[in-house]
Parts: sequence; structure tokens; C-alpha cells
Amino acid sequence: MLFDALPRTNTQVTPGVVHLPNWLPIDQQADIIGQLRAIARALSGTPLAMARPQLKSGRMQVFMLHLGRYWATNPYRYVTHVAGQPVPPIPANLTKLAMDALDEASHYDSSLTTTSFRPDMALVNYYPPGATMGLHQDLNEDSPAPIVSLSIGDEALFRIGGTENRNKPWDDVTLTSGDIIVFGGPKRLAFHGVPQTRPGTLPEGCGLSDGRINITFRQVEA
Ligand SMILES: O=C(O)CCC(=O)C(=O)O
Ligand SMILES: [Fe+2]
Repeated sequence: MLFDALPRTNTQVTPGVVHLPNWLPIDQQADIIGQLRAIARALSGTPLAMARPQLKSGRMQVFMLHLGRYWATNPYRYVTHVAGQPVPPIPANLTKLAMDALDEASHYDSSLTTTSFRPDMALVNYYPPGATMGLHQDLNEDSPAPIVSLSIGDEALFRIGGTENRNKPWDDVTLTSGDIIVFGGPKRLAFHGVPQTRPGTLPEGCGLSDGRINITFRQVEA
């Protein structure tokens, strides 16, 4: 963290968005990176290998690993198999982590309902140093359940705006390694993205040597 003096406490950023800084201890961050690396290795050379999706607007900067469901493009949708190969499940420890994080976030925002949360898709994004992600909506889930997002590695500027368009006003939150951000309720379909990641800001021992991993836990099935 560049700005160690800044207060970092659990906060409702705006109705529907809760930030839980330093939520996951560093040793558990490294364990998760090891676990994801093993899955990515097992999938390399298959149709499910980590890759940068090609969108109509260009090739994304992030490499994506898909768990539980595969986010297919053109048209955008979720599928359970790719070229006959089943998408690997979300490991049980990660499902539990997402449910625990949402439970804690719900204490800061009554719109973040937890009782029916069953994450069935986890999208793992690897941001190479300095990579960004444009403002977009997460629209392909049938369930209105919140999105639970875990960050590991380099600091990122997370931006979330309104549900109608990409215009201001936005809320900007710096996400550091181990942070959770949850968005749901009135912000579930808000435009959001990562206009900046800060190379070399990752903490020692997080399991990455550079860049950033973000995992978004989603509930696709209503
Ligand atoms: O990397 C992040 O913090 C956000 C990722 C995201 O919005 C997505 O994967 O849809
Ligand atoms: Fe998103």
C-alpha cells in the first residue's frame, strides 16, 4: 500500500457497495494463488486455458480463468462446457470464502442479502503489470445476487458509477491485496471497471511476483 496512513476500515462506499479492506490474511492469499496456478496449469493447452478474450471492442488486457461456468463471448453468455470439455468447479474453500465475505459485507448494507447466495461461477482475472479493464456491466447472470470480488497483488483503482451509462458521478476505491469489494442491490447492474493498476505495489508473500489477480464470485442461476 502506497498510502499507509490512510484509514482502511470496513465501509459502505455508497448504497449497494461495501469495501472490506485487508480481509484475507497474506498466507491465505498465497495459498489461493497456488491453488489457482495449479488449476491454470492443468488447463493449459486445452480449450479452457487462461487467455485474453477477444471482444467486439478489441482484445481484453486481462487473462481469464473460468470456474463453475465459462463466460463465452459473441454472444456473451455462460456455458458449462467448451468444445465438449466441462468447466472445472469452484473449489469449495473459495465458495465458502465468498459466502463469508458477503455475510460480513451485509452488516454494512441491508441491500446485500445473503441467505440465498449460491455462487456458481468464479471469474479469475490476471492483470499483467499496469493492465486495466474498461467500464462495463456484469449482465449475463440470471440471479440478482451480489457480486463478491477478491483482489490479490498490485493495487488497483476500482471505479463504480451508475446503472444507465458510463458517465460520472463515480465512486473510486483503491483495492489492495486481500481486499474484498461487494456490489449488489441498487448497484448490482452499475457500470464498473479498473482504470488503473499500479505496477510493483504488491506485498511480499501474496503469492504473485507481479501483476494482480481479481476473482469475482457470481451467481448465474436464479
Ligand atoms: O478486477 C476487478 O476488480 C473487477 C473485475 C470485473 O469487473 C469483472 O471481472 O467483471
Ligand atoms: Fe465486472
